[in-house]
Amino acid sequence: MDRSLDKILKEKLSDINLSEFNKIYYGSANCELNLKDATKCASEIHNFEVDGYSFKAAREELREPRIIRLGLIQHSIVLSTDKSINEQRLAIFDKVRKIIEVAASEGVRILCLQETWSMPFFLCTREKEAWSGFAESAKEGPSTRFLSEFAKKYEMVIISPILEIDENGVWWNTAVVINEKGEYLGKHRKNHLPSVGSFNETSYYSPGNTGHPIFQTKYAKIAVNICYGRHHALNWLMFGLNGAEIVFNPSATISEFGESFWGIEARNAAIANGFFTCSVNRVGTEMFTVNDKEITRSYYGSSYVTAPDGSRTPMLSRSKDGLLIMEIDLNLSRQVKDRWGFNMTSRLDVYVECLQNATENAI
Ligand SMILES: NC(=O)NCCC(=O)O
Repeated sequence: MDRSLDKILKEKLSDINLSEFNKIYYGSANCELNLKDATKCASEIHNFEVDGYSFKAAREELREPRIIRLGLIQHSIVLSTDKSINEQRLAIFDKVRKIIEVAASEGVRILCLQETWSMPFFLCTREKEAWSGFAESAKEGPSTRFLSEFAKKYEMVIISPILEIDENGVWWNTAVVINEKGEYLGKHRKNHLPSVGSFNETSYYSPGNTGHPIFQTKYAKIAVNICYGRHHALNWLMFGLNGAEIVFNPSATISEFGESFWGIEARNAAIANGFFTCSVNRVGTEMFTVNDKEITRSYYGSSYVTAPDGSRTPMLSRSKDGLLIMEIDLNLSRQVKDRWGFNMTSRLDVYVECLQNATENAI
């Protein structure tokens, strides 16, 4: 199935059923954005899907609305994985450049790419040496340099998940945050590493040592929960307690496990923690030859955004490159927390002892 389930449902339901369905399934505040003709034209020429939605918040007496546009890009690799590292990377840059230009023309202010966006996800091969050219410096590597230009030109904050190599030659799974001046703002290293099926990242790098940082950008306080970290509810909680208004979840995940979780975890995290969540997954099929054997991996895309009131956008395609543009009003976070009394009824003090005991008794 290539199209998203959301697109299929939209086609199959009659007009009346569809509006009722949308309200119940996605939440009430999900409106389609009017995108420019040039955007639709560019998406046809360059063969990527583009969808836009907005989540509305109530007008407040004392605070101005804080409306911004977010962009999520999902894309496949371009060249086969036997080509040189430089060729593969430049071909991805070329593809992503075209999508970023469209995002910029639609006024996107914070843009997030998928996990290790500028390389094939070779971590399923269990090989290291052959691929080491993809590991790059967080501050000065090719991906950061490439994106910095766009960040500066379009006053856009960009989240760039990469494979990092530090000054000691140690690898990390890292998300770099570039500010709207094109400067390196900081980074977060993936906290939870999968050791499940063909996802075995622990032989490549260690769990992150950056805690749960929040990046104060010009537009919002943001955080990044990288891929597998979405299965850990407390990982989301910590970003929320540290003050995140939007948490991005750049991912690389395949249908064989956890596609049924995909639409639930980030949506639930948004409700539980009062922030917006942005889920971005890789898309396309990647093939590797290891000891004359072929390894094939297909990623199911389906990127989407959730608001703190639980509303979510329909998902992008399961097989096609795509840009999801989302207009949000950050004021919605406090409005939802106030309405439901979530801050007032939280009992963090009660959890402390339990967490303490569980940590001490952990094997
Ligand atoms: N990249 C990554 O952490 N994948 C693990 C599989 C998953 O969590 O869906």
